[in-house]
Amino acid sequence: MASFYGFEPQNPLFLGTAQYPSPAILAEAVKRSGAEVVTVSLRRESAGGAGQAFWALIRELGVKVLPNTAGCHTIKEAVTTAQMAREVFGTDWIKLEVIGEDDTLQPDVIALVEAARILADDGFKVFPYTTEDLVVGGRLLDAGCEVLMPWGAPIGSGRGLNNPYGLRSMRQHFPDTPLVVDAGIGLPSHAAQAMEMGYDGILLNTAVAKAGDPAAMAEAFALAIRAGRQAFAAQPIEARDMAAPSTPVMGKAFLA
Ligand SMILES: CC(=O)[C@@H](O)[C@H](O)COP(=O)(O)O
Repeated sequence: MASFYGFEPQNPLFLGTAQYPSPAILAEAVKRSGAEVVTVSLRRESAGGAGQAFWALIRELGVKVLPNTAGCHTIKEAVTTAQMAREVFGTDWIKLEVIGEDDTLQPDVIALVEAARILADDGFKVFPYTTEDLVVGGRLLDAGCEVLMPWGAPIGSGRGLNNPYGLRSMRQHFPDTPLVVDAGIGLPSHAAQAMEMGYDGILLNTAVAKAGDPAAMAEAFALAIRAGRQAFAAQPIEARDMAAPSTPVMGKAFLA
């Protein structure tokens, strides 16, 4: 079981809390997912009365909160948002997003590394939303991050794992670092695929919040993550190009 800054969830699903049809459906989805961590945007919390009601709901669910800097485009914006989130949510955990480009919501990895360094030096436990770039991953670890969160695909796209090769390389390159695929997951099978590669967790939002039945989809993701993790631990066979008979040929009836 992976440890995220000392926290070892039974269920490594990090569930987003935005875009649900209603607070009641959000609550039901969190319950049925079995998620122990939810990610929350500071913007929502600061939205006056609605924000207070939302925060009360999250507290009632009894889950750990991972505030995020969603929507931040600069180092200054992300660092300030993280500092405010620490005050509001009473946690030093921060999911760090510094967006670099609006078509793909791709992280600005240069600004990300600098923001991660500032926040880690300030005592934050940083969960950086990054790409599958190995050099950037190394820089983030040097900056003080103990978890890396490469994207599966652009946020909200539901495309799944755009670059399985890159994600596999990342797993091999950082064997001892907790790795979470964050963003772009559309189906439970995408989550299972990442867990089968040996990833330690999945962060997703849109695929559950925008599903026809968010609570049922949340449960489907929990099942898929469990299946993928168990499959990885069970050491899957290597894929091969040629057939290998699965039925023994010994003792086969032989006609001369
Ligand atoms: C909620 C959050 O943190 C998002 O920015 C995150 O990256 C999830 O992405 P999806 O909505 O594609 O699952």
